[in-house]
Amino acid sequence: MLVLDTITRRFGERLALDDVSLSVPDGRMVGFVGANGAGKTTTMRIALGVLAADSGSVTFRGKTPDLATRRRFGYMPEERGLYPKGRLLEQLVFLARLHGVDRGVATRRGQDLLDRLGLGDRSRDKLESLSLGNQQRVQVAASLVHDPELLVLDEPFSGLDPLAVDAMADLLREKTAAGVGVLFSSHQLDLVDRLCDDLVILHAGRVVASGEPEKLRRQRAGSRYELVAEGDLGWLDAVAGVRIVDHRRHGVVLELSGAPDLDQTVLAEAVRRGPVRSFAPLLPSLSELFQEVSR
Ligand SMILES: Nc1ncnc2c1ncn2[C@@H]1O[C@H](COP(=O)(O)OP(=O)(O)OP(=O)(O)O)[C@@H](O)[C@H]1O
Repeated sequence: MLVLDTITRRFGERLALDDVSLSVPDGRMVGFVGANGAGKTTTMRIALGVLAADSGSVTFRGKTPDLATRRRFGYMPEERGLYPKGRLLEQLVFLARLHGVDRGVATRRGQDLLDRLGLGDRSRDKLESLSLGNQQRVQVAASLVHDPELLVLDEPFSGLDPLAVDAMADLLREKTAAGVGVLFSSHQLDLVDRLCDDLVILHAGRVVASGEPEKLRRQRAGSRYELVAEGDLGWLDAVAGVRIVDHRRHGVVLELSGAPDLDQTVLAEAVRRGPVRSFAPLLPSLSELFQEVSR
């Protein structure tokens, strides 16, 4: 597990990170979201040891990572790192060799990654001859080629088409299944929702929510319910403490305020009036959750 504990970092007068704590357990995919400038890249750089924190600590499996440990991390930096004029496979092999991987193994892994990402037949091409999305695929391959024990990826999905997103997601899932912890940042909340086991939301340099997305949603479920039932549901408006806030094709969204068991009263009355197909608290979407905690 990678643990960041109460990390603070200033740039001049600007407090970029304020007491940031988060962890990336082995085998879990952690989505890292936050508005532009929230501090995601700064956090990732500190996690990787390419930038120092003013205070706080970083540990991996209980110890401060030394150079040898950091070589076993995989990092895809925001500024990317490959040479435009370098050939794909050559660059991957070079990077793996820097991490101490034997040439034969590096070549096999590099080719395998390119195959998996749909670039197998372009391994001798120069990076700059690829479209931006395909260049991005190679950048991800570069972070994986030394078979790291931890992956830190700064917006690995940006600019990828849906097929590439799926290929990448499968690859990352394989890594977590093999025990690798993955921390990835993204602005694509639907994708984060689909992929991550845990979520960390950063706002203005502070962690404002973290945990399993489903649990976070339940904590903020509030008092909205969706009722799917047959017949005219207009009677609900006359019930004290009930307000219809949205009409949907097969039902309504209700806002309940008042007695704690009002939901049970509404359900009982709905059942009395006709068949009820479903009645459940309406959980906020990740996007709604994000907006609520980022105010
Ligand atoms: N080297 C630096 N010098 C000065 N300020 C910096 C530096 N790096 C980051 N900052 C500032 O720290 C804050 C956090 O920036 P950071 O790049 O970590 O945000 P981010 O969440 O990754 O944003 P984005 O989603 O736009 O990539 C910003 O206010 C940024 O201007």
